Amino acid sequence: MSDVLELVDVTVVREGRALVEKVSWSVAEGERWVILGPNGAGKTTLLNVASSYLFPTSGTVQILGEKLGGVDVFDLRPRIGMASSALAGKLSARQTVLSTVLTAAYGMTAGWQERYDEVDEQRARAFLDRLGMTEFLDRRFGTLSEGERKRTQIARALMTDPELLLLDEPAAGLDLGGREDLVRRLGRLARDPFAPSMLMVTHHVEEIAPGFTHVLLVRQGRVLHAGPIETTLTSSNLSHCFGLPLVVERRADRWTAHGLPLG
Ligand SMILES: Nc1ncnc2c1ncn2[C@@H]1O[C@H](COP(=O)(O)OP(=O)(O)OP(=O)(O)O)[C@@H](O)[C@H]1O
Repeated sequence: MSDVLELVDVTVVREGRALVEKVSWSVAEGERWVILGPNGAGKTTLLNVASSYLFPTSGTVQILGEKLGGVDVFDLRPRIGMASSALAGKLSARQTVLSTVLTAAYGMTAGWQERYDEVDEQRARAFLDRLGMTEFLDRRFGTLSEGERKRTQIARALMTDPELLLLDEPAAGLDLGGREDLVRRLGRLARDPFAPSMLMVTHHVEEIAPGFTHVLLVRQGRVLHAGPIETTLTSSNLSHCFGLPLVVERRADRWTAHGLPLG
């Protein structure tokens, strides 16, 4: 299987500080990775590198077979779908849900065309339907709840038919029902053999959908553990990553974690 992403000795320095340091990591086609780690560990920085929006200070990055620095990123970016709160902040609050998804096909955050291709509109409707957003097509993006917004963003990220899908904390801010609804939908996507390779940043193992295959555990800008989820997401590795004793359990393809009581 070919590599979708390959980082070799990647370091990102900002204001004299290494946000990520000497990270080597490769993602093969079809894999679905969860990136876990405490606040400030460098998770979003890694996702921004994978999206080609952030160039490393040193090290090499290969995305979808193209070396960062040796390729026109404007050719590469349509091949990558991304959903994050930073990106959501750039979307027009006045635009309808349908237009919000449709504009992705034209690489825009706001609409200007009066007409879109019928085929694009059908695709946008189909993605929104898959994410349970059919009844919101004409609603303005700015009036949506957090959960509805997240689902719209994922539909939007899928619109360009990306080979790599990047999700930055897709379940952040959702209530229990909203989280479970999203996890079910992400699980369906993760198990779809035609869906793109996926990288998802999260803070909570409860947000890992069935179908995710690998985990990257990061702390203080460094990779602590990386590998298949069943063997890598262990109590000892998670405790090491978060710096306190944790017990992680897997039941019916879902994960939970809890701290041990103070002695
Ligand atoms: N442009 C920047 N200049 C200086 N420091 C930065 C910059 N961007 C991020 N940082 C710092 O780099 C570290 C890693 O940030 P990053 O957002 O990648 O972490 P994260 O693991 O995604 O955190 P969180 O879980 O809190 O979202 C943080 O300490 C952050 O404050």
